Amino acid sequence: MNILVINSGSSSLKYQLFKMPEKAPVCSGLVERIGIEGSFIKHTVYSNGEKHNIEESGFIANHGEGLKQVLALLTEGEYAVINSPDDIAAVGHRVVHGGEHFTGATLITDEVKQQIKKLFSLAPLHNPVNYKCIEVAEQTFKNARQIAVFDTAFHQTIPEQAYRYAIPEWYYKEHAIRVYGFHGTSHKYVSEQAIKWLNKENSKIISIHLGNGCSMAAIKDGKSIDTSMGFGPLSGLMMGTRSGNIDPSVIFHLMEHSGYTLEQLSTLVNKQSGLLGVGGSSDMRDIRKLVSEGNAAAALALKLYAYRIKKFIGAYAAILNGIDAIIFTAGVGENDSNMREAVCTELDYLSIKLDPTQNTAYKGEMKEINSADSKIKILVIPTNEEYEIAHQCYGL
Ligand SMILES: Nc1ncnc2c1ncn2[C@@H]1O[C@H](COP(=O)(O)OP(=O)(O)O)[C@@H](O)[C@H]1O
Ligand SMILES: CC(=O)OP(=O)(O)O
Ligand SMILES: [Mg+2]
Repeated sequence: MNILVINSGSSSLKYQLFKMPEKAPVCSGLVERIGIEGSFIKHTVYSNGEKHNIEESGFIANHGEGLKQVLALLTEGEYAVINSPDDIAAVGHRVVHGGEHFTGATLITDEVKQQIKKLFSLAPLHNPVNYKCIEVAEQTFKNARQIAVFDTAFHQTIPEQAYRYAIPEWYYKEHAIRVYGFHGTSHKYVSEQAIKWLNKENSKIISIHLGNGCSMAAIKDGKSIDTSMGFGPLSGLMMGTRSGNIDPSVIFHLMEHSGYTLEQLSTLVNKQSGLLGVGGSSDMRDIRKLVSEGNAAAALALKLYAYRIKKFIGAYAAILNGIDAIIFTAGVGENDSNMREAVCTELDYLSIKLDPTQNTAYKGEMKEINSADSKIKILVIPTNEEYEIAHQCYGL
């Protein structure tokens, strides 16, 4: 059985086709820098122990357009992997916001689609794109089951003291205003890898997912007990274009004194802030380049970015009452050794000590990068949301 997984993030679209139950990847790839200059697709086909790489570049305006190009790669040309759309039994979709409705992999019906649509305003960079990808997949793979796996599901174990906001209960009961948390599929996948690595029955783990969206999770005995994103994927860490934590007074002030509309404010904190707002680009690679050219704003953006992560490590060390391991994952977490070093500097009070040689030696496979005398393991673990989604879809 073939399961195609579509993982649309805010700046990228990742996909993998798995042969199940072997869990063998048939092809995988990613569309990056969607909507900004320099978009590209990297497509890899696996056959007979060999890899064939195909790269395409050219501006890709949105996720729907990106997905159509990916579907052409699957079905056309020398390295086509399927003969017809009917060769796909199920399409697994990452859906970012599931609200209170969804806790596990869910067969997509018209009703489920309506629920995903209702949550557009809470995850404006994601749910509309996830919805679009479902529609394109439904049109292309007419006989496949469409299945949603929600980012929010893994965080359903967060206790009330952490998921409730300190506002009257009515807002929780009537409007379901609470912390949901995101990147759950990634935090779940990497923390399970870490638990196996630690080989320890009771574990206290801090998972740091640094992609275009960034979040951290405190994970005790394999269960999420707190996370930095909240009602929507906007709070907590500084991100590519999102502000992360900001005092709501700033919003009131801009409304009252500068006449900002709801839409302008949403655009400001979702699309114009973070690395882009402070440092001039939403993409960490661009920020690094700007810094190397002496750009002071980009250098400040890096400081803010690392500082926030450090602050959450402290907070999570406290609520977990100890740490066994911290995990770096996703685009920045896996690829930017300088950021890992900036975060781990001067954390020796917590006995988090990085080994600079191990840190720069990471080559895409799970690796321990702490020094020998560090009490806490520092792990870089490549996330694989697609694998986890395929696994859950197959289970369903
Ligand atoms: N080699 C690299 N060095 C530094 N940052 C990188 C590198 N490769 C990717 N990134 C960063 O990773 C981020 C994208 O992460 P990713 O997990 O793919 O995002 P998302 O899934 O949220 O769209 C971008 O900021 C990008 O610049
Ligand atoms: C939830 C979220 O921010 O996802 P991404 O990092 O893929 O944009
Ligand atoms: Mg992502």
